[in-house]
Amino acid sequence: MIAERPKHIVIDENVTVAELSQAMGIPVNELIKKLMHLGVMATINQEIDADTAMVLAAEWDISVDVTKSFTAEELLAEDAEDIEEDMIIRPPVVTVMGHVDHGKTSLLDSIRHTDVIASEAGGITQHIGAYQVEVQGKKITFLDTPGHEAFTAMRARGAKVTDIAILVVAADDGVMPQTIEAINHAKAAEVPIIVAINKIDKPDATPDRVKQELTEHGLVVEEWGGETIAVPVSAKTGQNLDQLLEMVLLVAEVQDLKANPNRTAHGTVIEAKLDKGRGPVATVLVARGTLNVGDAITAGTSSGKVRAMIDDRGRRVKKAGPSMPVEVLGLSDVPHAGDTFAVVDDEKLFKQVIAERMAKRREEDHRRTSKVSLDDLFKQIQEGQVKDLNLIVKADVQGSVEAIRGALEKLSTDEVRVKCVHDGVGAIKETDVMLAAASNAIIIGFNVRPDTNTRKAAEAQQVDIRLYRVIYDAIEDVKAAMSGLLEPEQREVVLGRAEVRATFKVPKAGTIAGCYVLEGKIARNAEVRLIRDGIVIHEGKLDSLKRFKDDAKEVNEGYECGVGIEKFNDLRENDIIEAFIFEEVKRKIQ
Ligand SMILES: Nc1nc2c(ncn2[C@@H]2O[C@H](COP(=O)(O)OP(=O)(O)OP(=O)(O)O)[C@@H](O)[C@H]2O)c(=O)[nH]1
Repeated sequence: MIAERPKHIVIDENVTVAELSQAMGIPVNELIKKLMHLGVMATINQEIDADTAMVLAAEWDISVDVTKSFTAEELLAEDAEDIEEDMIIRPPVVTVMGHVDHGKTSLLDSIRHTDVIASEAGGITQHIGAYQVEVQGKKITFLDTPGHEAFTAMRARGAKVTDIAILVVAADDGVMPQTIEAINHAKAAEVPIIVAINKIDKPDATPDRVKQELTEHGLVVEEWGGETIAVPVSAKTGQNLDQLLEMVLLVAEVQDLKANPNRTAHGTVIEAKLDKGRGPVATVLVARGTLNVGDAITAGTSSGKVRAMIDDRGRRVKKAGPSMPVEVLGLSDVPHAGDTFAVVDDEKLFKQVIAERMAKRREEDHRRTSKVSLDDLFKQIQEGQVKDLNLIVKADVQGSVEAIRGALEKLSTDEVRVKCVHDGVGAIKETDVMLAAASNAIIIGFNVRPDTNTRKAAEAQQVDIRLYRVIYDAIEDVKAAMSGLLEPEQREVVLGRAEVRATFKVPKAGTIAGCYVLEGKIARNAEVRLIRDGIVIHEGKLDSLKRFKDDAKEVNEGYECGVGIEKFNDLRENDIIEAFIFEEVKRKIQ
């Protein structure tokens, strides 16, 4: 049968060989043959891209028009731009951050109670994950889970909820490690910071010292010529809280936060749980539009019709506008904090979106998503995916932190800016991994190690952690990766970790550590490193590995063993011995 051969065809963006054959009126095997000549190995049901299809069709003098097919998700996101006239001011969304015990929770509690009008209006305070207060007739939304960890965990899921960060610093304690972390987390998210210098009711409060310390971290307060707003407050007595809230409104005004309330709602899940009586309950924050009871919504892979909505005072409400937190009842299952939710009018689209998300989640479970890693940095630079190379630098001493950060940032080129989003002294922690995941950063560790939980988090979040003992190596690696030369011929593989439970001196053999293998295994021929409080104290070879009196080749998780390290005796209780080997790694094909 000779098919009619058209002069012009219209194809979908991704077309299979079979579909193309049908459209062109050319037998499939001829197309496959021609594709092979063009260097493309394709089977009958394989999709080929539009460019290849065009080249192929041109061989038979057929011209091609390509139509783009949208996924349901794209159709959902693809909605009309808002016009300025429809936009109204929306309340700012505020997160409270700061060091442990500096008063984050106390501040959130007192702010909640400053809202006299609302308290008088009745309703029992409900903890739904966020609440609103009214100041000078304007509303402010506070997220109820304080801390930069929660903030960055949401960001790592792609949710950008917070407009302003309040950094709480206790006036009697000053800037502490987590204060610095919070500053860096807020900066990485480009969220403006307002400092609340707390506990000024205390006799030993020294607010000026706090201001001085803040300048060391790039926050210079206004009265000293800088741009940082700092308000001395007391969460305990309520002093100056009104002033703090006024500042929040001021910063919000500068940000010009607006949203169109007259459209279908779209926003973020900030908390979700399974309630015994009520089923899945999600607290959502509307970003734009208005959510109504009866709306069909999707949130992550769950969906449903909004059966009821409850506000932060436990009152049932029928509508929720921009920045208004509400509990939503009626979802099919419990979404994740950080999932986006959207109202979908069109039932068919609604079903498609859910199906696509389920498929995507399954796929993601199987396949790793493309986070930046040194191994494929060059490829990502070329593809234009990476413009800033974000790094987190952790080292054993401040001097090294500064040396590495300085040297790495100097590697910036016209194409790629090397930017250190966070640095610090001490072990690599889970919060570092979260920040790396949220900011697409690589973690560079110098003489420090991640603990087990951190390594697991890094694996789950696909964060690349690079550990070095020589500064030069770190710089060379990043430099090589930026120019596409990185050839990891050998990659370190950790075999396992053991904890020192006791030590004893053995004549001639030196100090022997009685250990318990926490995970993996310790092998006689492996290299080992000794870690104390997350810091690498020593690296070397094993001198002996024994199970009871016998020499052992390897000792597995859950067993005890005696370990001696070559030319090293400073073993102490609670030290961690990490065994590792070097493995040949083939270079990834780009
Ligand atoms: N004197 C005084 N004490 C305060 C003030 N604010 C908080 N505190 C006290 O400081 C302690 C810690 O306050 P929290 O609000 O629990 O601090 P936090 O930052 O939320 O602490 P974590 O949740 O553990 O990180 C509590 O004993 C509070 O009573 C204040 O303004 N003045």
